[in-house]
Amino acid sequence: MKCSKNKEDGMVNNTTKLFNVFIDIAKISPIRFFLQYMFSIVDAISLGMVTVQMQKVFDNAIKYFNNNSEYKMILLNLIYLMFFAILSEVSSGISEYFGEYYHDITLKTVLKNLNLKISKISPNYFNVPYNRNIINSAIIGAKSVRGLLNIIMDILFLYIPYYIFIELYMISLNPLLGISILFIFVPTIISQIIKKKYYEKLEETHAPLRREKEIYSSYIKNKNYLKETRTLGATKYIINLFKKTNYNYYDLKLIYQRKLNKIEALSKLINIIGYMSILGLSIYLIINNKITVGAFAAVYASISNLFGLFEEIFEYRLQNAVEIFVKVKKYINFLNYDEKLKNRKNAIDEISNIELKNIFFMYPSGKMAIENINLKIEKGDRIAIIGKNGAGKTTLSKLILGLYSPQRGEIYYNGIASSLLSLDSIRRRGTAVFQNFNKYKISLKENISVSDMKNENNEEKIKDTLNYAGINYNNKKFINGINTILSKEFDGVELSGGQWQKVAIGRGIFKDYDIIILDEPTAALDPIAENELYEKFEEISKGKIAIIITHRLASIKYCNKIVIMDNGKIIDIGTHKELINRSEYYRNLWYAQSELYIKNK
Ligand SMILES: Nc1ncnc2c1ncn2[C@@H]1O[C@H](COP(=O)(O)OP(=O)(O)OP(=O)(O)O)[C@@H](O)[C@H]1O
Repeated sequence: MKCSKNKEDGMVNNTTKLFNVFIDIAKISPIRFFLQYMFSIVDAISLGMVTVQMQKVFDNAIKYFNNNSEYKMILLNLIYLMFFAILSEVSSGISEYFGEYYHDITLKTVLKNLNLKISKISPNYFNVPYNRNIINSAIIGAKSVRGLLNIIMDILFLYIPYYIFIELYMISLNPLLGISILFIFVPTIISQIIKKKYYEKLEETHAPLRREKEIYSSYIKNKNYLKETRTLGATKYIINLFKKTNYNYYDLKLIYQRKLNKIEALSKLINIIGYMSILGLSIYLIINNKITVGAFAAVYASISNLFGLFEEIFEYRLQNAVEIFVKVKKYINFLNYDEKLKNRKNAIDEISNIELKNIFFMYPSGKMAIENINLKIEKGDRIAIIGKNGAGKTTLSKLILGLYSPQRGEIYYNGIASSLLSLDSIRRRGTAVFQNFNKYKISLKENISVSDMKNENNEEKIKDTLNYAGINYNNKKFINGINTILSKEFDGVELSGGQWQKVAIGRGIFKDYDIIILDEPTAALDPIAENELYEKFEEISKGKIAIIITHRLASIKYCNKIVIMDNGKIIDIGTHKELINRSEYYRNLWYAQSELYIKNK
């Protein structure tokens, strides 16, 4: 009992959410929206009137041949018939015109909403493959929202009015004719309900394969991947992976398609029986003088029309609607996805200290990346985090920046638990230069200002930052100075790995911040640029909380605290002097790098 109530609530909820999305679409341009469907109603009524006029033309023609009527009557009926036929064509054209215009503007709005939502979701959400499937389906759903609305509105304002018109007309001729039409569409509706269930299952099983297919395809086609794929001779292997997934994808689709075809064949058979019985019934009625010859002709024409119409609605439009609805539902659910951030209303304006208490963090894959970490950081601290690959350094930095939330333990900012704080406000106060920084294919200027859009037109600040990061924007390489696009794809220039790293550093420090995290910031820099950055580190981190994640111990002399991590845990914290005395790991690392340096020298 309880269960079914929940299910109903869920359905009501989904319908309300869908309805709200439709209202938002209608609000984009209410007049055009109204006109599109008003002309649909005109189209439906005109189509119905064509049938009525057809009956009159036939009846008056028979009367005329029996000398019971004037030819003027036939002429008049023919004029009406043509008028309604033309009106139907014109109104359907106008309705389509508004519809197409509306399609484009809706797409813009819906995709904007979706991107806005995606930008607000915690980065950890993207670590779950299932969630990436949801986003993939939601994008397709977003693109289909307008199509679904159009199908529903066409049914409400074109097909149903036309059906009601014909149904009333049939009843007025003979009630039996009215009832017999039901034979056409009841079985079709039932088969659609069954089909909807199948499509839902199909989408669930299809989405992961579709995403896999797209990923393999990008390894072959995408510029960022194809060079390495080809150099390493991996193309054949990846094409095989793609082929395998592609086969699985279409095999699965075929299995569902076969089942659907059987349901469809059965519903068509019932339709044909219905169609034949209506024709049989009208022949019986004309023989017994219950309807006129004109009415028979009109019934015959409208039944063919209705049959074509039902075929269009059920075989094509509703089937599409069912398929689309499943995807649109993913879009709506994603828009309504709530990260349970309701208690996180308090914003923080400035961060002067951070305390991590018994922090545990596990990736959705089940990997425990951080275990029981305790750490206090004050404004002015310069902390180096060192440790082997996979020790958890980057994960810890993402927790500090509020990009991930711990599953156990608590992070306090100025003594306030992060679970009570808006994550956005924490993220706003932090900046970072990550190992895998972004290479935005936008201008040099935008690549810097993107971290602080308030200053997007502050060219002086942008130029100062570029100079500070060691990027000579006056160099003739930058054909349009700071407005040069950083991609050959858009008639711009390509940067080297080191130049890109300098851009990422510039972007990181352009922002106004309290926390700065530099995760291997010098990996692509030459030794001179590396040294310059270390010299600047003191300045960048003055009065801030600064964390540098590094394998190069040269940067450590600028830090007042060194944190050694291993296997998700902090195994030691201290100054260089303290650690060189007591930590074997640190000593080995330090002497290994010093030796290498002396040898190279
Ligand atoms: N998105 C992810 N999903 C699942 N596991 C992850 C993810 N990112 C990292 N890990 C795992 O978490 C552990 C810690 O990774 P992390 O990147 O924090 O280490 P790190 O110390 O920064 O390594 P490196 O020095 O190589 O950059 C590793 O075992 C890694 O495989």
